[in-house]
Amino acid sequence: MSTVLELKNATKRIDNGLNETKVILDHVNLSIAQGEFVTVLGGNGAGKSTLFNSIAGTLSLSEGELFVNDQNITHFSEEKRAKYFSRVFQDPKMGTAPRMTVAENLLLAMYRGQSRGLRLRKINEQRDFFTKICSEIGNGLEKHLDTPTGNLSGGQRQALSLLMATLTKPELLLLDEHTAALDPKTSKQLMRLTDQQIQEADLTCLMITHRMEDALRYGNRLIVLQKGKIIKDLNKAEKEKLTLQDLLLFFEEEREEIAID
Ligand SMILES: Nc1ncnc2c1ncn2[C@@H]1O[C@H](COP(=O)(O)OP(=O)(O)OP(=O)(O)O)[C@@H](O)[C@H]1O
Repeated sequence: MSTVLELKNATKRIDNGLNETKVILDHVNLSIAQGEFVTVLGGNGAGKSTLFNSIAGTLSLSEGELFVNDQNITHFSEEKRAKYFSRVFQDPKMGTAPRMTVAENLLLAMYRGQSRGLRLRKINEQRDFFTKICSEIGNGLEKHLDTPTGNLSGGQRQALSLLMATLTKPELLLLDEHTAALDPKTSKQLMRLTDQQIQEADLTCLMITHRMEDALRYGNRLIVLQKGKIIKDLNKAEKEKLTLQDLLLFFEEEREEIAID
């Protein structure tokens, strides 16, 4: 399996304003192979978002390097990295442009990374395709192709964000607690859709979740972050043996605060 992402010695230090330096990502070494679906667990403040921000380029590393397909992208801007990574956030408002319609958002995602302007004529060319992919989700999104995304439900908006993130296959899909703001039923539906998209397109994915059950049920590798370090890295076989009880016990011992549904 080829390596898609490699973090070498990735470290982020922050000056807390009191002339003290805090290490929020601590010499992380992480190698992710093509097709791996890695669930990421960790208590509040463990460094999960910092890890994602360092990969996506929202934050620059203080030390260490980042490679995508063996190319060193440590000094690439967030914009330049956008062709490798797609990210779905927890907040449904983050992934889509609210005044633009579902079809316009999908068109934008289709031409992601290309410098072509938005051409409305193209929406009509793609309408059948957009209807097809939206109806596969099963939440009525196909009836809203001309609805501004600000008028959609949170679940529809997150499903659209996921669709947009996977429309052109990213090297790595970053899911940042993307089901956390939804009600339990909608969250389960979106998680099933997510897994289906990942399997069908053979995507490589890192998924932060606070739901231990999802971390166990989905994916083929599990990592646990604590104080900016990876303290557990379980492969497929090890993860399959792991029970919810093991995880509960582990986090109880670590006195971490993780929500369970
Ligand atoms: N810009 C910043 N300045 C100071 N401290 C920061 C900054 N960004 C993050 N931190 C700190 O770094 C630590 C890691 O934060 P991070 O958001 O990555 O954690 P997390 O695992 O995503 O937590 P949560 O589950 O609560 O979102 C926390 O202690 C946080 O307060």
